[in-house]
Amino acid sequence: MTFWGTPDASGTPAPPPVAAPVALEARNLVKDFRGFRATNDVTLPIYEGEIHAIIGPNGAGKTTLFNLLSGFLKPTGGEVRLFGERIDTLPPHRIVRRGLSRSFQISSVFPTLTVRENVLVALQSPTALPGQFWTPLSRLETLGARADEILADVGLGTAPGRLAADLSHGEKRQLEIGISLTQDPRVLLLDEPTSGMGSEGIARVIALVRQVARGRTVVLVEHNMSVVSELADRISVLQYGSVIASGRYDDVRQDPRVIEAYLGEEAHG
Ligand SMILES: Nc1ncnc2c1ncn2[C@@H]1O[C@H](COP(=O)(O)OP(=O)(O)OP(=O)(O)O)[C@@H](O)[C@H]1O
Repeated sequence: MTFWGTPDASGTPAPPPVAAPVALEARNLVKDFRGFRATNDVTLPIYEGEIHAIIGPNGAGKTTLFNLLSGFLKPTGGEVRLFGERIDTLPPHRIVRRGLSRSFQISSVFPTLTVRENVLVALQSPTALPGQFWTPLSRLETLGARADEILADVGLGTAPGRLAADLSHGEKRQLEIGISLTQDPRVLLLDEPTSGMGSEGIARVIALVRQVARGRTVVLVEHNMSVVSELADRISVLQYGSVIASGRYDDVRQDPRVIEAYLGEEAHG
């Protein structure tokens, strides 16, 4: 991969990030899988209101970190804090109630329901997780206005009656983001929101993420560097489970360790 260009010869140090309260924080986070360390002492503050991208070569530990931050994996060591409170000890649905929602790479959409029904189901669920609905759809209509608002926000306002199965890949991702928004999260974690999309879909998702990021903190795992450069206020680069650089895109891309990590991937990939 060649996104990183050459280091700035001037070596001008980056200014510190704007001081804002920390929304989500990893503290000395460790995750071992049968002796293999996938997350290695990660300390990472995510500031309130920022869009923060987690990037890194294949197998660097991005998904593992994402799952740790959202409570879908329990750490071997260290802590995750949301607005100062520890959440790594809580089950995922309680983390959602505290204001953190995530999207899923494996689709959380019910294919046999309509777009609107999918949002209604998620609205009545305490977690917006797949497979957790028990209220008859007819009783969910009280939530209809909110569902319509969310669908309009994610650009699906004109498709409420379509079956989710009939949506394009990009539209499904839009619906998944809509489903995450049903919990009105203060912190939204997006797992590769543009994966498998063409340029048109990518442009739509960029606009959508910008919109849903208003008044929220967004953390995304993303492979597409042009998406990262357009969206992210700050980025963190993972390699072998460790954060090797964190800061503004333009500064981090000039970090020699980051260039080396990506060049290494190019050489071996
Ligand atoms: N459940 C698991 N059991 C054993 N090893 C795992 C498990 N999950 C992840 N790993 C290993 O941890 C390392 C990091 O994986 P992870 O999926 O977090 O990386 P990634 O940066 O998201 O990769 P990619 O960019 O390819 O999606 C990999 O070597 C992977 O094989």
